[in-house]
Amino acid sequence: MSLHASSASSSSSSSASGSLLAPYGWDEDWQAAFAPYAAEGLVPGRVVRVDRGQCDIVTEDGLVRADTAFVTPHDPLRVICTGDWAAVETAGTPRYVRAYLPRRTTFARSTSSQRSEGQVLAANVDHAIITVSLAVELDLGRIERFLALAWESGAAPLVVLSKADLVPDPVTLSHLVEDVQQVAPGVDVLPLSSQTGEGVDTLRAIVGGGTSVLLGVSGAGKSTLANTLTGEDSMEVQAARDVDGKGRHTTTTRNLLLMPGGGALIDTPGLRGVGLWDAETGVGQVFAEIEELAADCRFHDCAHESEPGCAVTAAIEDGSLSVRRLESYRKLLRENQRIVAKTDARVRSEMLKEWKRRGAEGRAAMAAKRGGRAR
Ligand SMILES: Nc1nc2c(ncn2[C@@H]2O[C@H](COP(=O)(O)OP(=O)(O)OP(=O)(O)O)[C@@H](O)[C@H]2O)c(=O)[nH]1
Ligand SMILES: [Zn+2]
Repeated sequence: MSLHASSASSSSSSSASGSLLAPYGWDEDWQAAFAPYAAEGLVPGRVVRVDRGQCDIVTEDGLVRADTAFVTPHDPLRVICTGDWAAVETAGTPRYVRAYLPRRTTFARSTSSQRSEGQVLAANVDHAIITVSLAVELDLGRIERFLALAWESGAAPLVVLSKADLVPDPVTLSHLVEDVQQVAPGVDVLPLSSQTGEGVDTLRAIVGGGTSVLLGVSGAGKSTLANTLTGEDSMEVQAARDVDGKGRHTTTTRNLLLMPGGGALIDTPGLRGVGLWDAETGVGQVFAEIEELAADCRFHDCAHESEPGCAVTAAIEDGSLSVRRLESYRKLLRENQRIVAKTDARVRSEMLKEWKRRGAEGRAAMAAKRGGRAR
């Protein structure tokens, strides 16, 4: 064994493209990043599902269940999640995930309005498929919100206009596509029907090379599309079963699935309807044309209200920018600022508590010293 160790490491089994993990996105860069863990005897794998304290990981040797105690730090944004590349200990019971590789992209959301903490939902996502139903009136503001979220994550957004079969008139359809294109600069807008198959191959070609997630409101057609893309009923996320007759147990199926045409699809319920989380950069990308205009305003801190030499209000006057679009931009920026401010306030109050606690401890220690009493 040891005789062949060096030749084995240069054999095809160790090349990233020849790896059984290649369909899951394993490449030369991940392999290079993993080298220190490989040297420790750890095994790489992609997290396909996380539940309390444990996760399922696809490795070269198949699916492994491992304990996440070492990769569940206090900071919720750094807790291991679906899509992470894990370093797994293969020996011992239970098996442990020792670490995960630095993420290329991160989907995060704010957990609740009360605590306003970030929570990471998926990692290493390349494409965010924003699904918008053509069966109902287009809500451009909502599309802009999803776009901001997608850009912020680092994934490339793509808008799928689903249920295109319900718009039989091609002229109407092309108008709808144009309307969406206007609010999505730099983003592909693809009409698609899971029923007729229109657009499905085009979508497969776009998402075939990486990891995707589906975003969109309830009823947009995400489950139907996910089933079309993965070829299975992957979306029965909560299947009730009663194994031992003691009551109903809920079991969750995998959240990361391979698409037969190539690429992986992450579908976690949490990703489906998400609020903004510190998405200022993302908002800027959605409204790129407004930020470009703003650069030409006379005052660099122009509020685009009634300032002289404002390029933004000029664009509204000449009709090249819509009032709706500017208002939507402002609304998302405000919403984002509220979240950031709330988070800052929470962090401040936690720091204050910590200082008070340390101060009290310090005073107690000083008093004990002065009094010469051992406690
Ligand atoms: N006509 C038509 N209907 C579709 C198409 N895709 C989905 N639908 C229908 O739209 C409805 C909602 O689809 P779902 O896939 O369940 O939507 P969803 O986004 O997963 O909804 P949630 O699970 O609530 O998040 C269902 O009745 C589907 O049959 C399509 O391409 N054409
Ligand atoms: Zn201005």
